[in-house]
Amino acid sequence: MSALLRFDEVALHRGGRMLFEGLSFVLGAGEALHVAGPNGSGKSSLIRLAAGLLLAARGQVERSPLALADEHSALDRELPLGSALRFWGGSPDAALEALGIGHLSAIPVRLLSSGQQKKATLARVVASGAPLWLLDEPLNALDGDGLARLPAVIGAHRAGGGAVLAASHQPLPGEWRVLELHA
Ligand SMILES: Nc1ncnc2c1ncn2[C@@H]1O[C@H](COP(=O)(O)OP(=O)(O)OP(=O)(O)O)[C@@H](O)[C@H]1O
Repeated sequence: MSALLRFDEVALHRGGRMLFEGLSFVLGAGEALHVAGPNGSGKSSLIRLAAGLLLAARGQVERSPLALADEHSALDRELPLGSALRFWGGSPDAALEALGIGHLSAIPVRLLSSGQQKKATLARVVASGAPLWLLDEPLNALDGDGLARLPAVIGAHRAGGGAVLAASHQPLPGEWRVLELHA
């Protein structure tokens, strides 16, 4: 598959209603798609569907190996941040530096602030080496430093042939195609 993510006539039923149907798009190497829309329109659900955590009512989803950043850090709260990231394999040092949290490597995850945990979750995605990144509300809880770093992190991933699908209720920095969902 040359596409890293492909939705073909996808319908998703959730919470007693059809969130969307007939949804088709392709995300290729270097591409980024911003899923926008009001509260409850299905942005997070679309991300979870792309991740394989929800099943489509109709249609097909094809995906490359992926890394997901949502409200769950997926990091052991009792371990120092660096060790918790190493559980997922690879070398997280460069990812920690890219997110500006290299100095927190020895701090247990449970002691990190919410913004630091958000950066740690993003560092896990960066360190994963997965070609497809799925980011649910990536700007939430980030401070000015995090907001300033994210475009470069995403830009480097795209320049390396990766793709990004991000759900956000606010504008995302950089160049994105936009998919607008409706309530
Ligand atoms: N676990 C669940 N079980 C049943 N319905 C759910 C569940 N999670 C979400 N929904 C419903 O699915 C719809 C879409 O929710 P979703 O969280 O995907 O929207 P969203 O666009 O991400 O919203 P927000 O901007 O508020 O985060 C809502 O109507 C919600 O009530």
